[in-house]
Amino acid sequence: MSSHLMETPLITASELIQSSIEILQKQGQTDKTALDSLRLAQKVLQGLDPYLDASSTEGPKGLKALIEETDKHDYDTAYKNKQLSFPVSAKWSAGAYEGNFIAMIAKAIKAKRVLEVGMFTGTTTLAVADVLPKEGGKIIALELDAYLRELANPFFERAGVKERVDVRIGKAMDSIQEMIKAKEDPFDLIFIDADKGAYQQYYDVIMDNGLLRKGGVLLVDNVLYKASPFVPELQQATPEQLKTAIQFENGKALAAFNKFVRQDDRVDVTILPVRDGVSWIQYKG
Ligand SMILES: C[S@@+](CC[C@H](N)C(=O)[O-])C[C@H]1O[C@@H](n2cnc3c(N)ncnc32)[C@H](O)[C@@H]1O
Repeated sequence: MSSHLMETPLITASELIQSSIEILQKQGQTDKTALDSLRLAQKVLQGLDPYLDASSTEGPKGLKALIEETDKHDYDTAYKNKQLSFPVSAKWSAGAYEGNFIAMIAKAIKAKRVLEVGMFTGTTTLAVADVLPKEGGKIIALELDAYLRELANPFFERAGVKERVDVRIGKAMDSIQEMIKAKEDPFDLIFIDADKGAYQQYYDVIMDNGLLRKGGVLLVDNVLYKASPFVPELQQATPEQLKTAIQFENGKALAAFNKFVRQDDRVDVTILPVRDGVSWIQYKG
């Protein structure tokens, strides 16, 4: 997905600056130096992600077509027909930049077994599957709605990765419990990117049941949720200040989650300011 669709701390800051420019202009303020500085600051904030996209690997064969479909797909009709559980937005996709970033980590740690919690249209799934070994490589992707698996499957097939992708439909927590019951092998890499309010539960069930192998990597998306975990005042922002509504419950849950992981002796953690924030959590040992 193209970066203009993303919602990130940078976009939050950019919207606040835009709002200031509009207020100053309405008041007839004409201080060119001040307005030019604000516009430059906005260019910095808006320009970074497109620059990162343009300067980074495009990804495997077939990813572009899936991203184009993700961007233009008619999710509203599927939601009206009850094929989707939520009103879905193309913004949910991690896009090429982040998908490739995760795939490069999978490749660097020579991951064979990968778990993705929350697949959406499968752009990250496809990018990761592409770098997994042909012998024994597997990404298990958990997703609520079968509709999304049907959307993604032809693209997995065309990209030549279908045999390395196993999409399991239903509540992610139920699928995880089934894996534990079936004593499935632990994962080398896990990417959590589903319902933000349940991150702590996913983390606990993964870490307490040996789903991540020792030395394995857990990546968690949206840990800087539009800046709300570290700028609680955003809860009070008006629609004029911020065009994008921030679900503050998610911000609070992620602030608590980040704090918890930081003090968990079982892991090392670094939060990377990639898009909406990605935690790189490494299981010690
Ligand atoms: C942000 S999107 C995932 C994006 C995807 N990982 C990517 O890299 O493009 C979150 C997905 O999680 C799914 N989801 C939300 N709650 C879920 C749950 N309880 N169980 C399984 N999937 C869930 C949603 O349907 C949605 O497709």
